[in-house]
Amino acid sequence: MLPNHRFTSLPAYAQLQAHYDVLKDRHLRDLFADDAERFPKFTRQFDDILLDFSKNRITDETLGLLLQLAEQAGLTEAIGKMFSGDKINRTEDRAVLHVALRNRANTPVIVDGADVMPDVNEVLAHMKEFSERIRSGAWKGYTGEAITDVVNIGIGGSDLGPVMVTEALKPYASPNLRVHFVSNVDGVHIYETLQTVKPETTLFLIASKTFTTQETMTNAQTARQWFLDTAKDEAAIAKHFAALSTNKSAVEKFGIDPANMFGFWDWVGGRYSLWSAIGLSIALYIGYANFEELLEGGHAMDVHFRDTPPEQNLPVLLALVGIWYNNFFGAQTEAILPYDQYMHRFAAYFQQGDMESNGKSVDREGNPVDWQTGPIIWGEPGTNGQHAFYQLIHQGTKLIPCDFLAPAISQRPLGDHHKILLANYFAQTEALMNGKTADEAADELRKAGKSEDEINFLTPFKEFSGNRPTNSILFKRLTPHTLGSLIALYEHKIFTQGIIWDIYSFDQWGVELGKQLASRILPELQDDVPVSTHDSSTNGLINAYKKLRGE
Ligand SMILES: O=P(O)(O)OC[C@H]1O[C@H](O)[C@@H](O)[C@@H](O)[C@@H]1O
Repeated sequence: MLPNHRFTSLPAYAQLQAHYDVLKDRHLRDLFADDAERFPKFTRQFDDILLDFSKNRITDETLGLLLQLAEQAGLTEAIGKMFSGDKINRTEDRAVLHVALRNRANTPVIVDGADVMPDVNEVLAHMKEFSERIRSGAWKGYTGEAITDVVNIGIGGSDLGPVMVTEALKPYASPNLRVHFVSNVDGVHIYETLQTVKPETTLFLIASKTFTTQETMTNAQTARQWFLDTAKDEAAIAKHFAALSTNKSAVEKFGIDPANMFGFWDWVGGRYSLWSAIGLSIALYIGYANFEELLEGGHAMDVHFRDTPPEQNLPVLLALVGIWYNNFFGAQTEAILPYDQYMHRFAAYFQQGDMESNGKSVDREGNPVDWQTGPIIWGEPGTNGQHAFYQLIHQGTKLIPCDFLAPAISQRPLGDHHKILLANYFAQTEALMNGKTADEAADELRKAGKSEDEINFLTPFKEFSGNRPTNSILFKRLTPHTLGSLIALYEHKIFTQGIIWDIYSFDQWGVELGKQLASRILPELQDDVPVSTHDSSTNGLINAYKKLRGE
């Protein structure tokens, strides 16, 4: 069990509050001017990943107090408990062991008295064997043809991770195998996907931890029917459907051959499951050896997180900086901005990872929190974001801490593209930090030949306050190993914040209510009789829908 505390009662909280009152008016420009050592002081290296957090509104004292906060919240003990298989997800009475899925050291991890590693290794061996047979063409479909297309049907954690990783690692993909992802229950999603594939050469992966999720089951049934419309023979299903799930009996009931089931366990959270059997589409797409590299990268970050003192620990530092803005500056959101087109789903992935984990409002004893918990996560790849929403980041009224991520070497070197991309990457954090003073803005206008009247009018619009904080994460190249480390970096950041905020990060009760109500409403949509069982808005909307569809 994790120890409890009230976040706002930790001694360091009050000290940070007092410290904030002093520091809040200081400008990053001045902090840099005052301390020539800021860059070496506030950068950390892990493998070939450099974290520069010097462009944050912190001093040595801030960092010292934030580190005390982490210590007072029992972070070190909590990390130990996660790694040792303690049931830290108490509301579901489960261990939290995505780290065991990528435990390349293969040291025993005990849950309920048994080592989970033999099971983990067995599923990995199955994934290896299966993916190699599919990729080599040795696996034949029901007409004797090799598989050319894989359709992963899953949603949430059974979709977002594989989508993000297969997009990010496209350069490692086999040209002979395409992957598709169907998540939305909107029939349009599966319809459009099925237009592009053939039953004879398609493998469907039904990815669902519970194997009960309505969207996934509906899409899976539609895929099954579409397949049988051509194949005619139910025996052919065994060659074209596999299941990635913890629910063996539901998989069997669906008609999937148990030999094609890839299992995982209740100690794998959906949003932390890309490292498990849920990653099969990744292994198929980039090959098992590359999938293993992804695991290696995750494991390397796990070891760093578990064994490195907090002041050198990248996930802990990212978490603390986030808390500084979230709980003291009142920042509501955080932007994740990868300067790498292949990482275009990275922010979307951590929208679930972070917001489903830390979007909680009761503490670990069940009391309402009176402090802010998880931030709103959003973002798009640079430079597209620059031409869309950066205006607000630079000159809006809201403080938006941003993470800027970029590889030093492009996966697709092409002329000057990467230098131009990185020039923007460096320029943005510099601009956000320094801003542009009124004098600088006026000077520029003067040089451009504007009259004094025009200068007076235009200056306030051309001024940038700056002092807007950023982290820069610069890495060598987006390899499977590095991506694995980057994902684990953010996972452990989320863990650290959850511990400090005294919330449970590994349940997700908040997604249940909408599901319950939808299942109550679905039968009401089957006929045209007006409904009156809801509030006037919901009744009105349902009845308007019934009218519209009937016209
Ligand atoms: O894999 P499953 O069981 O289909 O769940 C899919 C998703 O369902 C819910 O939205 C949540 O519980 C998510 O965390 C989960 O990832």
